[in-house]
Amino acid sequence: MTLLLSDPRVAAVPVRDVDEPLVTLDPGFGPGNALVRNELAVRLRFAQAALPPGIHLRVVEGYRPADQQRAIIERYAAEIRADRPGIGEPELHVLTSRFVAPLAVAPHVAGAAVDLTLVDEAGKELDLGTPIDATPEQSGGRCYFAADDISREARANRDLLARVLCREGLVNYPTEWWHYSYGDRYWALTTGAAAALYGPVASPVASPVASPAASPVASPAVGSAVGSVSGSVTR
Ligand SMILES: C[C@@H](N)C(=O)N[C@H](C)C(=O)O
Ligand SMILES: [Zn+2]
Repeated sequence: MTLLLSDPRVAAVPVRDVDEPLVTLDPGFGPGNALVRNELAVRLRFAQAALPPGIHLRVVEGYRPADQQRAIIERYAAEIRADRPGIGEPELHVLTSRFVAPLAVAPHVAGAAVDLTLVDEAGKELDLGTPIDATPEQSGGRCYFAADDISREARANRDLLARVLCREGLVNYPTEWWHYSYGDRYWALTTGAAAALYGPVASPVASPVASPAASPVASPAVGSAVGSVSGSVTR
């Protein structure tokens, strides 16, 4: 059965925040300048290096401030309520979490998640079956990673994405083929780790460039500095 982010076992996972900085992903991952925890950025680099020639990861979102998370929750919950008048709060909470995480356990708010896809050499998105962020209702359930009513090409591309990311220790959220995380509570529960590595990060604020190589981003959040990821991808 699908483990949802609203499952109480996710919130029960302790967080022992390792106080790791947020870093800006380099432009090779797309123009979004996504911020993620340093270790996640390093793992994404290894995953990128494992892809066949001519195929690249395109990250569309990483760290997400809490107020944005809240706004997505409210918007999607309103859509569900409109479809199902009279729905009770517990059921609404569960159904909402198929598409957006409850704030307390939100992996993007911890800088521990990315929404991403595959692109070709020209930057054109490969077929993964649905657009990123298609809800279960909009996609007729084809947003689920394991959906069987997608093309063979889309299936192969989802499997390729999963192969390179899971080998680097990331976990997929099964209701969204595009969402992978590392170090958050959902990751800890599904991998058997004793605790999550990352808790929520307060909204970063603009700050000077940290080093000549660093992108001009943002400054620390709850005990976190911000920098840029660097280094080779050899192991
Ligand atoms: C809203 C969607 N892009 C997303 O990020 N969903 C996951 C489950 C989340 O909110 O962490
Ligand atoms: Zn996501």
